[in-house]
Amino acid sequence: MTAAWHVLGAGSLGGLWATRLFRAGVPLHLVLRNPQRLAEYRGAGGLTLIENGASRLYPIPAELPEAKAPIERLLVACKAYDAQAAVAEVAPRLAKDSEILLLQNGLGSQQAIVARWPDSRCIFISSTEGAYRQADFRIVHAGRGQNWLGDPLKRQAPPWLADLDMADIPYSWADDIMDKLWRKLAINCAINPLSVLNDCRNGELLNHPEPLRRLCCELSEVLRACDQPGAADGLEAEVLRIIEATAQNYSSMHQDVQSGRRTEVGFLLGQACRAARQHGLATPELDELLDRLQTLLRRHGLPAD
Ligand SMILES: NC(=O)C1=CN([C@@H]2O[C@H](COP(=O)(O)OP(=O)(O)OC[C@H]3O[C@@H](n4cnc5c(N)ncnc54)[C@H](OP(=O)(O)O)[C@@H]3O)[C@@H](O)[C@H]2O)C=CC1
Ligand SMILES: CC(C)(CO)C(=O)C(=O)O
Repeated sequence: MTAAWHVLGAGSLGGLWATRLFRAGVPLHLVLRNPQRLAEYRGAGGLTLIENGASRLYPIPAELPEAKAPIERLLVACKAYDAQAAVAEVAPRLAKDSEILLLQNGLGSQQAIVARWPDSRCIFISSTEGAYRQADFRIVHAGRGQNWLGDPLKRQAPPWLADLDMADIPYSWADDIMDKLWRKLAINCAINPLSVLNDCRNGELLNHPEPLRRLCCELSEVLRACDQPGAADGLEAEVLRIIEATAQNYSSMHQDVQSGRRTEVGFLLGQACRAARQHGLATPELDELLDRLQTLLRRHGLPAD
């Protein structure tokens, strides 16, 4: 029998993972942030997953961070800016050989957690699945995609990947997880801020090829300086391909700003600019983009970090 999973954060991706694991019979507990959220969850009777228009309620057991049972496998499904503080709340419960699975987009939050809890094995995940919250504890599975899991220290794949097979969660084990995370970060840096600043769907960015080209050029230099040459290869072509494939969509950052939600800019474009500075690279296009984006976020009353 596999060790129990604890899923920290019952939002979009946390809910998507938790419901699929639970219905496959994998032992699982949700960890909710406080007694009020736990009471609301119990009032809802569990997590509802809506897939292909059909909804089903899953009465997954839930608890507070300060519950007593040790945690052996923790899936952190909060936003990047909440992840470290959320792990700190359950840290006293982490078992000696615990594993922490990090679902966050961008980079920076994962490294902070690795540094603060060196006794736990951290697995990084890069996900292109799509989910959103229709209401509290009601999750819509909006887009099929892939989850790449990998160990930044390049240790071997863990045996519990069999749980993901049972749960029908799409995944691949990536020996080069940092390459995957940097590539996605660069793609998000090229597309998302411009879509916010131009207040447009992704497809309209094809009308601005020159800024896209200059951004991809600087992003490729940053990736190479960070020892991620594979993530730099063919970046501009892939950005253009993704823009075409998602032409009718608004980027996730655009949706966040429109809904008045905090963005993960500090872990995406902010991280790219920090990495450039650390390597002594001049990235005027990225710096100006970050500056304009932060100005817009502040104008909307949103955090700029
Ligand atoms: N949604 C998607 O389709 C995709 C998301 N991602 C990435 O996955 C990560 C998670 O995103 P997403 O699922 O969309 O985010 P959501 O905002 O939908 O969910 C985050 C959840 O974390 C919870 N949370 C925050 N702090 C704590 C805490 N201290 N203790 C317990 N729970 C906490 C929130 O609780 P509460 O409900 O109480 O606020 C919320 O339920 C992000 O980095 C995102 O970029 C990547 C690919 C696709
Ligand atoms: C669609 C895409 C690839 C654009 O960057 C995305 O990941 C997002 O909107 O966050």
